Amino acid sequence: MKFNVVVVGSTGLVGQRLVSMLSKHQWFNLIGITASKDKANKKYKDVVKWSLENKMPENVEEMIVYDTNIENINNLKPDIVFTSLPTDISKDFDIQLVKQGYVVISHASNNRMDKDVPLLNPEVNADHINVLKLQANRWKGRLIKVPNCATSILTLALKPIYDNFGLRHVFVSTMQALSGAGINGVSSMAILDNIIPYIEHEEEKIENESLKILGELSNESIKPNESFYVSASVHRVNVLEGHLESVFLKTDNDVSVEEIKKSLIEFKENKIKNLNLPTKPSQPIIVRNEIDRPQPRLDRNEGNGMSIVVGRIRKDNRNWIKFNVLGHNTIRGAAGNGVLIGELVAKNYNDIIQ
Ligand SMILES: N[C@@H](CC=O)C(=O)O
Repeated sequence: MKFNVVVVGSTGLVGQRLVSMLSKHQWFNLIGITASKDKANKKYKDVVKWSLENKMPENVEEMIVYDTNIENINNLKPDIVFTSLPTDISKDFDIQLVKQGYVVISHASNNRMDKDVPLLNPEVNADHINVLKLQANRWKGRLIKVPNCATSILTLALKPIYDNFGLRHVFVSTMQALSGAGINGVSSMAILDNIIPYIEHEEEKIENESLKILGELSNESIKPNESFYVSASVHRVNVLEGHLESVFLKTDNDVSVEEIKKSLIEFKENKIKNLNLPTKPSQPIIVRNEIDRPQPRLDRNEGNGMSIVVGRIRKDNRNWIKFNVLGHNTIRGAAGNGVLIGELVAKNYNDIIQ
């Protein structure tokens, strides 16, 4: 059986990636796409400023775009709704959808820290999906959140280190690609010959969401991890796709560079759930040994953009571990993770909606 899905907010960069991945997905039928009123009732190919490297899938070119409103979703009656809307719109629209009974996978930052809302990065915390049962007290439907892009990339790298060696402190300095700010996000006058050392709310998102993703699931809710903390500093750089993050961390016990490398290479997924999902990369973490990798242009498409690449793993003379991690921000960090979550939801659909 295939699940009927709708993409709400289909014309932005993340929306385009969702449309591209869902239009030819073995488990999903893309039955509807929405956008703002000015684009509604027109063909997708006529309203979207297609910005992906691959051609627009033929089966969506002629699709008629719906206005983003609840009546249109009710007419379509999808099993799963993927939303990629600005937060100020998403914070109301996501809730309208779950109140109506839909299963919603949302990319915006509203509600990400709610105790009964899973913030999923499936290889890291697929078991957090069980908290959805608690939402029965709030809504007819279910709300699942896709984390911030830099956070998804970071937490995938931290998971095996945390599991094997414990963590005390994590400092991260990010170099974030332009696509993270959306199609009209940063002007060329601002970013050419430049680096901008600020992205609104990004540092708090990385610091808080990481602890939730690496937190414990208890009967009551998801308890954010209290055994370590994350401190972040973010920068927008002149790169199209691929967030590079420079990580400094202290483990509970001293550990060698070789042990860290081994734990990253051997990591496959969250041990509690057996994730046999089509979008899951066979090797979620790739370790490079060259002194000058990872690099966005060379490494962002590993595992179809779903693998992260870690390199320059080293230690300083106070036993701090340092490394660089790169991930494709609009795939691993956004739409690809959204689709992977969709697959996890589809696999557990009956349990989720009881
Ligand atoms: N806020 C991020 C996008 C990912 O969620 C960015 O600005 O790069």
